[in-house]
Amino acid sequence: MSEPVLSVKSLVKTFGSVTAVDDVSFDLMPGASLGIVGESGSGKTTTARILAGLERPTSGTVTLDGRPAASRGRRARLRQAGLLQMIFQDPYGSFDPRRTVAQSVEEPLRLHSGGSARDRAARVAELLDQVGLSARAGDSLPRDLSGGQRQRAAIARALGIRPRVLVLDESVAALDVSIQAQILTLLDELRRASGISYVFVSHDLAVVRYITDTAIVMRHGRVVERGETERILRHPRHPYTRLLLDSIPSPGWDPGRVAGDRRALDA
Ligand SMILES: Nc1ncnc2c1ncn2[C@@H]1O[C@H](COP(=O)(O)OP(=O)(O)OP(=O)(O)O)[C@@H](O)[C@H]1O
Repeated sequence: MSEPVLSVKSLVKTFGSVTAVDDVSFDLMPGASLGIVGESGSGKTTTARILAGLERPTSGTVTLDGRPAASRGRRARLRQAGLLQMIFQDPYGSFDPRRTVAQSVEEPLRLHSGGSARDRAARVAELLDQVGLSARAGDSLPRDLSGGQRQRAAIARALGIRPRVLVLDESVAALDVSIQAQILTLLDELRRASGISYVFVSHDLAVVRYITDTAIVMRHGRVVERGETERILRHPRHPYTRLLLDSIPSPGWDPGRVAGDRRALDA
């Protein structure tokens, strides 16, 4: 039995009087994909940001590849970034607008693996090809790419240093549905080919169904349900999960009933 690549125990994060994350625990096995679902404000993003070392937990632990994740110290951060990379909803802000996509994809290779300029150029070409971007797209500036192409570029940049875990925070939410499908298919193929693990944060249950094996459902910072994604979506046990499912418009959808159920749950 292999060890989890990522283990989160009793994570708590408070902002003043708001408890954004309240006693969250989960394990992620190598090659697995875990969904974190819940509505806006349920604590998904804060959890993801803690995993990536962008936020320090108030209490609790994150263990990455058998060692405590650290947010202090350049070496510790570099090690952590080498193991876990994060992809945001729109990576536009994290690309240098004056650099070509290829230069941005190369940057982490320079930081983490060194090697000659020629080796790096070869790796960049390989990465762009892996995510379905042409050499021409590589020579473009981020602003000249479509949202879907930019997300492909972000994936290429994140994969360059061969991390064990990718944390994706609403990474397809801003894309058109057909482009969403392409990116999800790409992510699925990459996982199968490389054995990388995903933590996939999304409010969209259809997306989570496609891309994850297991999921946790968060509400007000707490995990209210966990298990296999398919089971959760077919046979939700917690009233909040049922409410999330009932909130998706479908034939016979009754928004009045959903609103009533929510009032009962909040009471
Ligand atoms: N930096 C911060 N300062 C103060 N409160 C914060 C901060 N970040 C998050 N919060 C609060 O923590 C709670 C959880 O927010 P979080 O963004 O993690 O939820 P979410 O489920 O990811 O929602 P969304 O999808 O809207 O980002 C919210 O009440 C939010 O207002």
